[in-house]
Amino acid sequence: MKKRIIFILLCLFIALSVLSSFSGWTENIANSKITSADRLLIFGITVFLFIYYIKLDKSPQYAHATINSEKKEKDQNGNEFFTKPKVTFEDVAGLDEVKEELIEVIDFIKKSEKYKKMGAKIPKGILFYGPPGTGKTLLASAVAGETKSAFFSASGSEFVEKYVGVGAKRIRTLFEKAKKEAPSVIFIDEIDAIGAKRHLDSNNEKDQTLNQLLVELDGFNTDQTVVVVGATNRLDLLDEALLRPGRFDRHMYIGNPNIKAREEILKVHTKNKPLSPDISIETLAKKTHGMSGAHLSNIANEAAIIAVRENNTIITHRHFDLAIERVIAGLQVKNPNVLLKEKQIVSYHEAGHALVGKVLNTDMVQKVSIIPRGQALGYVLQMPQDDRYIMTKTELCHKIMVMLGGRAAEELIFNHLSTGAKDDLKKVTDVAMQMVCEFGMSDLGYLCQEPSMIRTLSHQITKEMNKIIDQCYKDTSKLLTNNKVYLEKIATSLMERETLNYDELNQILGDDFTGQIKSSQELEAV
Ligand SMILES: Nc1ncnc2c1ncn2[C@@H]1O[C@H](COP(=O)(O)OP(=O)(O)OP(=O)(O)O)[C@@H](O)[C@H]1O
Ligand SMILES: [Zn+2]
Repeated sequence: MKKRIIFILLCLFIALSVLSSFSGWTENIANSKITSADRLLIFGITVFLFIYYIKLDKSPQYAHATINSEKKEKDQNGNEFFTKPKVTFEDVAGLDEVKEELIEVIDFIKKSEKYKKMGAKIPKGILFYGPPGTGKTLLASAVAGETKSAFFSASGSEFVEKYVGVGAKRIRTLFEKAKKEAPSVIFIDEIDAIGAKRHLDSNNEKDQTLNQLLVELDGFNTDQTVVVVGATNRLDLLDEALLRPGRFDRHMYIGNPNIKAREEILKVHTKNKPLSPDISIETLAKKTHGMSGAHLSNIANEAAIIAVRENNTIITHRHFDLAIERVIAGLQVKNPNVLLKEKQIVSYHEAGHALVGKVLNTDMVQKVSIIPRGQALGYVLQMPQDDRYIMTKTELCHKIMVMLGGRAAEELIFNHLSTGAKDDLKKVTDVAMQMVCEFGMSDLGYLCQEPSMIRTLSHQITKEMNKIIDQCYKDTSKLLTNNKVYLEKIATSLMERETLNYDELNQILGDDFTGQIKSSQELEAV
């Protein structure tokens, strides 16, 4: 665009220069006198425009890519490419076993001479794998922080390029810089973006990038103290070549924190926050089962924001409860436009989930609400009281029944099926699929079905999954029919109050609640 404007101006001034040199013509056309100073000015501007245009033409990308080229220049010449993190292991809560393993690597970086003398090679490739938000990036930067090394952080997707060779060149540059700044730690997040199994996704550019990474990993000599840390959520996707000894050969699983680790993470993230004295971090850790470190840091931050919004100077338990709800269920929709009829359906749907949860006593029902949050029109907050690592078939069936409670309640009361159970059904399908394909809990036997086998066995698998879900649905409907009076009570209260907490729910159900309903064992016997 800029180039075109300059070109038009240039043409105009060339024309003016030509015309002005024939002063007789211009005087006739413009009816004005042109002095030699004017002529000089026009000529000067023309020359300027000409030079400017030539310069523009020599760098055709420049006008479009100023921001990019500036950034790249900084990357190549300046020190923007790496940081010297101040994070240490003290900032990483929990993950004790992983930290213990990393201490050896840290020692190697700090006292590399000692190891070199013994002819020991630096453990160069470490692979962190596990669910998102569990502290993989944090750990890698803590390794750099502990050893005062330069920290080069990149994401695998940054190396995925359309043009063959570009990704490979970036890898080369990254390693060159890291070697120059040694001791250094290179962290490549989402390494599966470049390191995926080659036969899965054959792409010339990706293959070249991965090959370059392999070359770089093999190319270190013992003099260079460079540690490469890769992170992925999907270890199973990575190419074998990447995992071979001498490359990423140390695999460390970074999972979601258990109750003790959650407590420690919450302590780290509330360290500098004014907490009300009645806050029990232990209780908060109990309430946040299944959450990652990123969730917990988010909750601590949300609680502080809510407290500020309410003009409080300290953060209370209530603020944390609101923050947990927000992180779990999404943003509360203000003044939702829900029709009365829909409100009724949602009330019975949520009451169905809550009641089945209460009867089967799966996890503690902490709250049930019909206030829309995010995409959901209502929700039930259920929290396990302890960390669970093993579940029985009966417990999994109960979990499915709680998820089917909403749909079954709707059918029981309104005798119709609605779209409101979409997410529930998806979750139910996932659990049933795991029961059949991974846990050997169906008539298909104990064989663990690989994804490739699922295609050939899909008919039988679907049949077994249906058998499980149908039986659970029948049990759920029976349970709700037997306890319809309680279902009505909860739904009516929800219509009035919109949200019921643990105590309110117990109050509505009354003391005779456990006496009148059929227990899970009785149900199984039916
Ligand atoms: N163990 C932990 N101790 C303290 N804070 C943590 C911990 N785990 C996660 N966090 C918090 O969560 C944030 C996100 O963690 P991080 O980016 O390291 O996760 P990640 O595993 O790399 O995630 P992803 O796989 O999505 O890249 C951190 O900045 C930190 O605030
Ligand atoms: Zn539901």
